[in-house]
Amino acid sequence: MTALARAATAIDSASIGRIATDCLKLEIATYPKPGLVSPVDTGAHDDMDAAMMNRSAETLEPFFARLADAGAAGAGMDRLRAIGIEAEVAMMAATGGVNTHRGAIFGMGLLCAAAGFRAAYRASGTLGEIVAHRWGAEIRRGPVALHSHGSTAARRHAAGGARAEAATGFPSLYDIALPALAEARLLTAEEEARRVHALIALIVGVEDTNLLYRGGTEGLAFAQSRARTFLASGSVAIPDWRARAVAMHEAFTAQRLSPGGCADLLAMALFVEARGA
Ligand SMILES: CC(C)(COP(=O)(O)OP(=O)(O)OC[C@H]1O[C@@H](n2cnc3c(N)ncnc32)[C@H](O)[C@@H]1O)[C@@H](O)C(=O)NCCC(=O)NCCS
Ligand SMILES: Nc1ncnc2c1ncn2[C@@H]1O[C@H](COP(=O)(O)OP(=O)(O)OP(=O)(O)O)[C@@H](O)[C@H]1O
Repeated sequence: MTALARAATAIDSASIGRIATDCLKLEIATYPKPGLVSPVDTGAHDDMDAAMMNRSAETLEPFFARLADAGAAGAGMDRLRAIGIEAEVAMMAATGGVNTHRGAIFGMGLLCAAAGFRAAYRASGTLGEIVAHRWGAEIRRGPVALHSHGSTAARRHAAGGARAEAATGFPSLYDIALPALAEARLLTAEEEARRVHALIALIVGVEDTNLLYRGGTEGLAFAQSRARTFLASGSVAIPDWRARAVAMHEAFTAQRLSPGGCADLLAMALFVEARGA
């Protein structure tokens, strides 16, 4: 690529890393979120809480900055993967072995790399398009963990999971989350309510392998149907929306259902909003 032959413009990778971590923390701070960890409770999880997740998010900041630098240096997927794996090791060390952010490292990490690439080469296209064009084929071909919860669910239910989402340029971000964040401005003036609306829209439309792993196709269908009903009956525009969202959170928690992939995508949508699509 001729653009890559030219010297790249210096980029503010530290700021990209900071925004990525801030967006993970905003997702954690949001309540109510069906089955997910927040400062109020730990939802369907018994091995992690908000303090651990915030620690994990802070640990990841320098890795997100390194991924932005790598993107700016024209790195291929092998290099990004190596940094991503280092970030997973640091996350595990910070949490005593709990998977707080594996999906987020992967998706947010690729967006940081794309943000670095776009800034350095003044490339056109959305961050999602850059991920798909530059790294999509290698993401598809790349090594698949034989025994991860996600890969087990993906095999069992023929779902694409985080890898397919990234390889196709994050359609759930551009077709679901960002339009929902924009539409929510017409429904509410509250920023937290806007995030809840976008998360629930994601649950309706995403095949989340966390839901599939924990609840099978029935769990996924239950989650999507509750989320659809919430949106259809006024979402965050009606006065008792919080009570209704808490009831949904309790129903997911009772069934041990947690849409962790949708939570990751919410944080990523906030990042894309902050950096420009
Ligand atoms: C691809 C990864 C996520 C493999 O994990 P796994 O096999 O469990 O995949 P799976 O797609 O099912 O889910 C992993 C996580 O992604 C999130 N997720 C689940 N479903 C979805 C979905 N539909 N869309 C987006 N994210 C999702 C959840 O948080 C989930 O826990 C990743 O761990 C990996 O390969 N890491 C290596 C490092 C790397 O390549 N990094 C890239 C640069 S940062
Ligand atoms: N607020 C949140 N609460 C819970 N999970 C979240 C949250 N935000 C993001 N996630 C995502 O959910 C995933 C964690 O889900 P989970 O704990 O179900 O994974 P697991 O370790 O595969 O399964 P299990 O806990 O059943 O052993 C992480 O990869 C993370 O990226």
